[in-house]
Amino acid sequence: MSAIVQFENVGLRYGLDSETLSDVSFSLNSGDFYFLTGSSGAGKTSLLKLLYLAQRPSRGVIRMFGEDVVTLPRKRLPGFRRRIGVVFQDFRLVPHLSAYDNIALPLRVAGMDEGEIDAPVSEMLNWVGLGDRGQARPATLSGGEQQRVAIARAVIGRPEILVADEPTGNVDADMARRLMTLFEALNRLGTTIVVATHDLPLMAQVASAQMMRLDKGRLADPTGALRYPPRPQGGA
Ligand SMILES: Nc1ncnc2c1ncn2[C@@H]1O[C@H](COP(=O)(O)OP(=O)(O)OP(=O)(O)O)[C@@H](O)[C@H]1O
Repeated sequence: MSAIVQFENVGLRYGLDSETLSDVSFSLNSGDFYFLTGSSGAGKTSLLKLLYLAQRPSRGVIRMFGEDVVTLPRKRLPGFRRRIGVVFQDFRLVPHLSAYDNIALPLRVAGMDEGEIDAPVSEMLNWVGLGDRGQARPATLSGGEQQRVAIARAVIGRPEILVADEPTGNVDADMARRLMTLFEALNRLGTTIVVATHDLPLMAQVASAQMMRLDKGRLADPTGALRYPPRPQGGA
């Protein structure tokens, strides 16, 4: 197993505030499935932003795909971001595009032939239960429907890493289970997945998943012990 993501003593500070994330160290192997938990304000969204390269840390080292992404030249960021699928907490669908065209976006950006786009997009629309809403604009969809479009868009290109922030917060329990089945299928194809959620029954559904917990910006395991890989000087 090779590490696809490595965080070493990462800290994040917004402005002059105290650190939102402190001494965060972990690595993700290719094909890992992690749930990220922690109380409101613990720093989950902030950690995910580092993972999908929307934010640079204030200190520490982050390596992704074998490269240091903290010092990566700006012009190389889009290439890295294309390898990461993101389900944003607030969906961020393109308002003037239909559900169909939002989902097709990553395939078009990747340069897929138009003739090859329809089958996977239609299949994905059906999977998320929106087979008859493909031409609807986001503003005419319910919150749960928008969330399903956002998930479909994030997974359709089979990203190497999928980062999802409360991806089932707006759907009912049956749909949440169905969406997790979709994530598990993607994970079996090799995608590394990190899902931030408060939903314990959802976590219990994915037998292969592991858990990371943030407590006031520090990573802890479910028993409360700090969950660091061994530090270079050994120690505990
Ligand atoms: N852009 C920002 N500027 C300043 N402070 C921020 C910013 N984003 C987040 N914070 C602060 O960082 C802390 C952690 O926020 P974050 O959204 O990462 O937590 P969270 O665990 O995802 O919370 P929730 O479960 O409520 O979504 C909060 O105190 C928040 O106010």
